[in-house]
Amino acid sequence: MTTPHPAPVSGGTIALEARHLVKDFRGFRATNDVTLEIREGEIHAIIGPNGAGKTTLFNLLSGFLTPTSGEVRLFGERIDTLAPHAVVRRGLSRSFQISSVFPTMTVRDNVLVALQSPTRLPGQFWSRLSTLDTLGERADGILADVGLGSAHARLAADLSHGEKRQLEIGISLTQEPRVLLLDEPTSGMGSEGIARVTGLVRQVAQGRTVVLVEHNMSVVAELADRITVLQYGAVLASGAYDDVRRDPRVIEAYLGDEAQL
Ligand SMILES: Nc1ncnc2c1ncn2[C@@H]1O[C@H](COP(=O)(O)OP(=O)(O)OP(=O)(O)O)[C@@H](O)[C@H]1O
Repeated sequence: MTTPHPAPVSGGTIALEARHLVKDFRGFRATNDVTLEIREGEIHAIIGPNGAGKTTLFNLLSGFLTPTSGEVRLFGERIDTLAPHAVVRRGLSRSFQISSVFPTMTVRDNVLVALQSPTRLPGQFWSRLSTLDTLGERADGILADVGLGSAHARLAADLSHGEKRQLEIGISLTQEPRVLLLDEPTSGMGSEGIARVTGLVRQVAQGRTVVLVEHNMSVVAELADRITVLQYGAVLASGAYDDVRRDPRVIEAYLGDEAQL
């Protein structure tokens, strides 16, 4: 890849941090002593060969799996002991590899439902019409942000694969996350969808921290300030994209094919 990358933010606040994370599944170590730091404001990609433990790490970082040992911290606060909804309240939101969209609802209603999620708002909001108006305006704003303004009345089921991903990102944004975790946002897409979602990720990364698991190395090259490479559940390398892609161990892990990186 030849895309030049900005120098990663040096120093600064650590948004999300894993310390000596371990996850065992019935004796199989899927995450092996992972320590990594994700800095506030960066786009950080987690990459690695199939079965390297990317999804497991993603689930640990977002509170969907409890580590066997080790810690996860969000802006310094330990979150691995919290329920997923409590993690969301603290500012971390995630997308799902399997679509979380309600297919028989309209695009706008999908966002409205997410805006009314108990993780976002205290109870009793139904009773206030003004609140509903506000929610509607917020839904419209989010749909415009993710490029689905003109698709608001369509059924989610009728969206293209790429548009569904746009909607999923919109649903994640309803939680107003400071840290957004995206699980393979471009998987299964053609080049047009990939370009659209890549642009959208760059846009939503303005003013927030984004962590993505991504197989598509062109997308990683395009987006990531820093990357972490996993192999056999452990961190093989972590750092600025341009440094890590030249790391001989990383090239080796990708079957010696430097062109892939
Ligand atoms: N719930 C589970 N029970 C048992 N083993 C699991 C479980 N989840 C994951 N594993 C194993 O842990 C390893 C890492 O899986 P994981 O899905 O995290 O890898 P990955 O890097 O995301 O893979 P891929 O690129 O194929 O999506 C794999 O060997 C997988 O079989």
